[in-house]
Amino acid sequence: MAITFKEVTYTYSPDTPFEFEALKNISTKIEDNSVTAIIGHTGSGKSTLLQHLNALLKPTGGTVLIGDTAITSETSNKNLKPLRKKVGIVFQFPEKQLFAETVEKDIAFGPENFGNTTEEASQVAKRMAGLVGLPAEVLSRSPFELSGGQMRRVAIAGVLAMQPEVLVLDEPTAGLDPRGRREIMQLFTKLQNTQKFTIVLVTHQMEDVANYADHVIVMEAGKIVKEGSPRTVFADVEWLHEKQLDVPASTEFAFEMQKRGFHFTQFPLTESELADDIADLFKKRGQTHE
Ligand SMILES: Nc1ncnc2c1ncn2[C@@H]1O[C@H](COP(=O)(O)OP(=O)(O)OP(=O)(O)O)[C@@H](O)[C@H]1O
Repeated sequence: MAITFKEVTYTYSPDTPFEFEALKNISTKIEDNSVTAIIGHTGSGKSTLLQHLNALLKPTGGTVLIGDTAITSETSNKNLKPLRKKVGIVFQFPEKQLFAETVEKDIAFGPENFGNTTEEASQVAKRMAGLVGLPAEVLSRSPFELSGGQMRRVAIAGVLAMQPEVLVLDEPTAGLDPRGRREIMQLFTKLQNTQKFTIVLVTHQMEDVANYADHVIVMEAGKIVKEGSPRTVFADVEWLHEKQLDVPASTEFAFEMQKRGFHFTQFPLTESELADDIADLFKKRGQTHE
């Protein structure tokens, strides 16, 4: 499912002394079956934008088109439940929202709440646990006995159990070690390849953006200041430095090498691209590089 923003503004607490315009004239399209990464400094409006993806917040100006449902400031909250089911949001540190006495009950909560029988919900929970790579034996355990990475999988399985078409993730790998990070990101790639999901994530991990995103949106003070493929966004290393935004380590390294006279036709994004490019550079210079 695609989601389109047309001249969207969002103002917190309008007409009060706390009024704050957090989104300013946002127009963009999240394509169906794509992975979109939203980056930007703290306070730039990323979470506010995410909450428009399932009408948790409604724009104070402009329109958000979720699939073919138009959401404006006038949209009533009444008929939004089915729409919210289509767009699952995994908030930051979702493991903090786990509550049930067993992993299975936690994952099954959503489907049961939406009218499935306990048996049906339990079947869904088992399937989702498998999908996110949780071993069957953890289903009967307390979620609070699990590792950080496993708890996060339980929370993600709980959102997936609602069978959303769009999966929205606010910093899904925050606080995980490199292995946990890689496992969670690979899970999203697997989900996207097997289930045709549209994925939107906010992240401060530029390696994740380089490795997994199709489209990058850069936000600053409530506006989109740049967007495009990771390659086009990260190619402008000087601009990103100026904005004090991180650059993938491989791109940063190539940028530094370029200053020392090594020329790259395009900056490598990932470690394997960097290794290939360096091997090429050495070959061109008639040297071999191990
Ligand atoms: N409930 C609120 N009332 C008033 N202002 C708010 C409210 N929530 C957020 N804001 C302000 O809106 C701006 C955007 O906040 P938002 O949480 O969307 O930023 P963010 O880019 O997600 O930041 P972070 O990376 O820290 O999560 C910030 O300046 C914030 O202070």
